Amino acid sequence: MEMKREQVKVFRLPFEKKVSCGILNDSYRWGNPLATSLEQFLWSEAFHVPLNKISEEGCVPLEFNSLREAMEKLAEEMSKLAWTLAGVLAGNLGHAGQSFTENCDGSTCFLRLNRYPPCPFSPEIFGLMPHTDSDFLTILYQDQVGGLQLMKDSKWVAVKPNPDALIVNIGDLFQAWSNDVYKSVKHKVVTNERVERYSIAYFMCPSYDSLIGSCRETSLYKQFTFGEFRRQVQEDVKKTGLKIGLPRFLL
Ligand SMILES: O=C(O)CCC(=O)C(=O)O
Ligand SMILES: [Fe+2]
Repeated sequence: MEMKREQVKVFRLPFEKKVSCGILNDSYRWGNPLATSLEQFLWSEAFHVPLNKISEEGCVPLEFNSLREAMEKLAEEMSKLAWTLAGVLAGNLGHAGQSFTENCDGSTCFLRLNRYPPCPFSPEIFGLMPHTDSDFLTILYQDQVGGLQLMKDSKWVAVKPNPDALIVNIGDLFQAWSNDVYKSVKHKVVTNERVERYSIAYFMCPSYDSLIGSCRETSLYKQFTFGEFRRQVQEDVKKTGLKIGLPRFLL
């Protein structure tokens, strides 16, 4: 897969280059600078890229043109899939056609390239801490290494790699919109002692000023904008090291 090749190539660049040269609009993240304990110490690096920046002139240096092209192509396919799935899921609740996707177009979404280096120190160090995604829907591609686990009936279940399948996760916004009919799935990534792992996530997000409210009467949550939600999540993470998420907005 072309995208995978480009992904490996960009992560192989020297650290300094990834941090400093503004590749993909300064979207490079690594570890957790706010970690105060071992569980918060993330063994991963990522490019978290707003899709409206990919095609914008000047945002992706010329030398990364092939990466940009691969991301554009992938984002286009992922978005078609995301819209189809969101349509089906919303339709199941009697909201076919008009729905939350009004304030959501390709440009408000994100593509995240993840890399998890081998971690020889402790299996207790997370690649990614347990979290739910702050979006409507996530479409995820994982390679064959494995490491993704999700919470099912209060137990962690490993998601077995399947080269022919994508993983679709419900995010917080879909949970709020569906008034808890659909649940945002808690997931984490465990590290591997010997092998590096790659994944790519497409996050279906609305614009920051979109109002998220329940599609049903007697809403469980107060209405909030996506921007408010993001700010609250970031504030909580900064203060406590943990994302609180939707419970913050319960009525
Ligand atoms: O790498 C994975 O399998 C999961 C990535 C993920 O959960 C995320 O980027 O939010
Ligand atoms: Fe996630």
